[in-house]
Amino acid sequence: MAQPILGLFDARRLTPLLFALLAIYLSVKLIQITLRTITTRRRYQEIPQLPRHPVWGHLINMGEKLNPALRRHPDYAFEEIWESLGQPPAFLMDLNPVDGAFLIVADPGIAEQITQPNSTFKYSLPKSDTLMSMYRLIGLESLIIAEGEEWKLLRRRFNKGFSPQHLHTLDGIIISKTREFVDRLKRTAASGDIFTLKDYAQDLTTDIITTVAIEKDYHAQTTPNGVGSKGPFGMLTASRLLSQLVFPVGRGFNPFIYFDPIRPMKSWFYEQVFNRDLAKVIREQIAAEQNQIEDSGKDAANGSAQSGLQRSITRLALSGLSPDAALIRNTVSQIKSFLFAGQDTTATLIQWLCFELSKAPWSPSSAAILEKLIQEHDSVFGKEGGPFNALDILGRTDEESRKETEAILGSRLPYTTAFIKETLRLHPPAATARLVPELSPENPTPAMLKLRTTSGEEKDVQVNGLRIYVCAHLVHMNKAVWGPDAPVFRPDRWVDEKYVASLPTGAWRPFERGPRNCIGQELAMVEAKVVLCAVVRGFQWEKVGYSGKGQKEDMERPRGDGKDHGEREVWSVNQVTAVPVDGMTMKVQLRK
Ligand code: HEM
Repeated sequence: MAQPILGLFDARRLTPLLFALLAIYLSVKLIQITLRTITTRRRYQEIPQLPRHPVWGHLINMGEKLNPALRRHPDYAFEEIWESLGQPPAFLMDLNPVDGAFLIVADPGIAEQITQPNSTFKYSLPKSDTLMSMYRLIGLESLIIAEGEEWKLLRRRFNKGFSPQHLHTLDGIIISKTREFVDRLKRTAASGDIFTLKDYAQDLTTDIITTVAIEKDYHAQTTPNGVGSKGPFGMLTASRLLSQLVFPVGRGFNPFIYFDPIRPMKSWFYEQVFNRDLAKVIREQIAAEQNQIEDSGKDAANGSAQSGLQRSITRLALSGLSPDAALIRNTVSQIKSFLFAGQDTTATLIQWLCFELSKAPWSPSSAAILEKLIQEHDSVFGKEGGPFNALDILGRTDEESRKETEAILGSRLPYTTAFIKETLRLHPPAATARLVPELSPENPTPAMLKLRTTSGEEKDVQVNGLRIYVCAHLVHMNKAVWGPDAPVFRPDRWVDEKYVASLPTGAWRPFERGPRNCIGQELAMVEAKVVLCAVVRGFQWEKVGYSGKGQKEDMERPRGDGKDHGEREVWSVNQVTAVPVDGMTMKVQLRK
């Protein structure tokens, strides 16, 4: 009899106790949120902004424009608001009480104040706390979110692997992986099938980044979905699903997304798969590096040459360090970060490059651009060997040819480089978000930014407590920076030296600038150049749906609610980075 009575007694006492604790927790939270909201409503009054609702701030404006039914990136909502405010250099979005206040930046001068070091922030303003939503994807010790001296140490460790000199030793890998990409496109051209370019581009960038970063070839381009590394518990499946499971910032307030209990469990599971596989690979890399050092020691003793070529970025970074559990855990974070940061962004760039090529058959200006690209490739690679000869020439392995490849990819493709830069200007896949710390004993100096205020005056405004989003999309579309043709795709602007010299510092920032700029930008640019050299003369692209044919300059932003006409230009949605909404559905043919 004693047991049930005890159980009843416990349950009777425990339930009210739990309710009381929950009530206290919720009350404290509510008070915190209310105080934060009231404080924010009093601050930042001078910063240009839409009228604020006394309770909901700018949430209602954002809610209208970011309605989850409208599948589009928050940048489009910011653009509409920026235009309605008369295109100020920066403006405020107060998303309290649900979220904090954000300064949205559309001007390169302000962007530079944020991303360059200053007397208070040695390595520029700290990254935003919103990045923590990705911690399972990139690891808690990731270079992307690390701060201060810890970040500096990591960055120094990996910089050598991403330097142009070292990357050129890996050109051969990029070229051979691009050959597989071209072969896949040739097969698709022969079949006449409609395909999703995102899948092909992602498989290519996955193969490149895993091979150059960890010397591990997952053969993403030749492995069918559902098999091996792409199987239900495979490493590539885990990496891609983790990316999809990141909390979707900027899709409006949807309680089913906020309070979804399954998402954290799934993320945890795939994180375990990902971490376990990578830890094994990193141990192998450390062993390979130690063997190579020992072998080269013997070679040196024998007087023979050392073979330092084609060492992965990780091996180079770990060389000489003692392989303890902490180093392996930390390196897992970095490799996860490179796989995430290097895969989707570069795959998105490749999709937009091909999209811009697809406009040539119906747009005279795009046809002229294509003609210039073809001329450049003909003059660098010649016509002998046919339209796909570039990879044969770039892929030659004797010493002299390798130097030639380095020179071609380094400086002998100015128009191709212009085409890539213009693509990144109009379709930047990523941007930076920072957080200005509140004033505190550790942060006693007020953080000031020179801003244009509501009265039109330029002055120093205190911005402690603000999150700052340097919106590359707005900076790159800003007519005050680029001229009246800012929204037009015009690679020729990049070969006009006078025009380029007239641009303000930091106008072009797809890889961000300052100490926290993209470590992989050289790699991304080389990948893009090799892909363009491989496809421009050989293939003709046709965008299926959202082709851009019916695009007018004064057209409204995409609605994404199923009412957009198939002939308007494809737009981006937010999947951690900005990715084309339809995965870039295409048809491809061999060019006649
Ligand atoms: C077109 C391709 C790419 C674009 C547009 C791009 C863009 C960016 C941007 C905007 C940032 C700043 C992010 C922030 O402040 O939070 C960044 C940082 C970073 N990117 Fe990239 N990226 C590209 C390719 C790559 C590649 C290929 C890799 C490496 C494998 C890479 C690795 C990183 C890392 C590790 C950081 C953090 C650097 C730090 O904070 O020190 N990215 N990238």
